Amino acid sequence: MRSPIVLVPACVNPVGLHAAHTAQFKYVAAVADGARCAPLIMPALGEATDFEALLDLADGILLTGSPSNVHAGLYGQAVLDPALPLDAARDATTLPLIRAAIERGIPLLAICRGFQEVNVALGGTLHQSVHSVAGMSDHREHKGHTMEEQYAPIHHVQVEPGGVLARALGGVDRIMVNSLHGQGLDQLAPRLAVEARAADGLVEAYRVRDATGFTLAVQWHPEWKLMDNPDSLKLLQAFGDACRHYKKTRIK
Ligand SMILES: N[C@@H](CCC(=O)NCCCC(=O)O)C(=O)O
Repeated sequence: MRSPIVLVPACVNPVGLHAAHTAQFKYVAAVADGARCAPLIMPALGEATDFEALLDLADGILLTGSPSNVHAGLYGQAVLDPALPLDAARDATTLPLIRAAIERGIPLLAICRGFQEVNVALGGTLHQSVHSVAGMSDHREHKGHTMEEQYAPIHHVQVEPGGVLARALGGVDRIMVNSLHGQGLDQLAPRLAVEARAADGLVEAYRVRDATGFTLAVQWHPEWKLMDNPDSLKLLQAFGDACRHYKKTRIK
């Protein structure tokens, strides 16, 4: 059987003087090496995208992290800190893609910004600054640290028993994760079920309760050096297995 194709929606960032569709190596490598699927970077063309044509090709979707924030207007708020980066082209591409992929039962793994996008796509809201919310921890990386330090496991998450995450991890109830985000989940979209929380109560993982395919969204970064982290590898392998199953059983 040919490898399942996993769409990796791009961000839009400047490369030199020009805007470019970009996807970080570590996410693309996670699809190839961890999930053992064929990654296909999808441009962020917004409403010019032929979603149905691309979803006809796709056996899975991996939504990456990114320094940019989901635009607050998409969940009914004004942007509180205009200094933080946005990516309107990515928002206009991923939000419709997420809704259409879930309706088709296409496996979905969403990471960090991707985790926040799925919640917004399905009607949830975000804290624009988790660390400013009373009682919440600071989940941001320390900018003065090395990259190794920034992506090192820093806090634990408590895993809900009986969920997609618990199953993928082989039944463990708590794991250590890295943390590199300033935004976080506030109101969970109605279709989502919590899979893990941080000690301050912040939702760190969820699935789409009524999806017919595999769905898992995590606020941390399993793609980082995943071959050295057995928990991360298990998540990517579970996603890859779901993509292989989808490819084998899909109607067209
Ligand atoms: N901007 C959002 C999203 C955080 C996020 O995805 N961070 C990762 C950036 C780098 C990477 O992809 O590894 C927020 O701050 O909450």
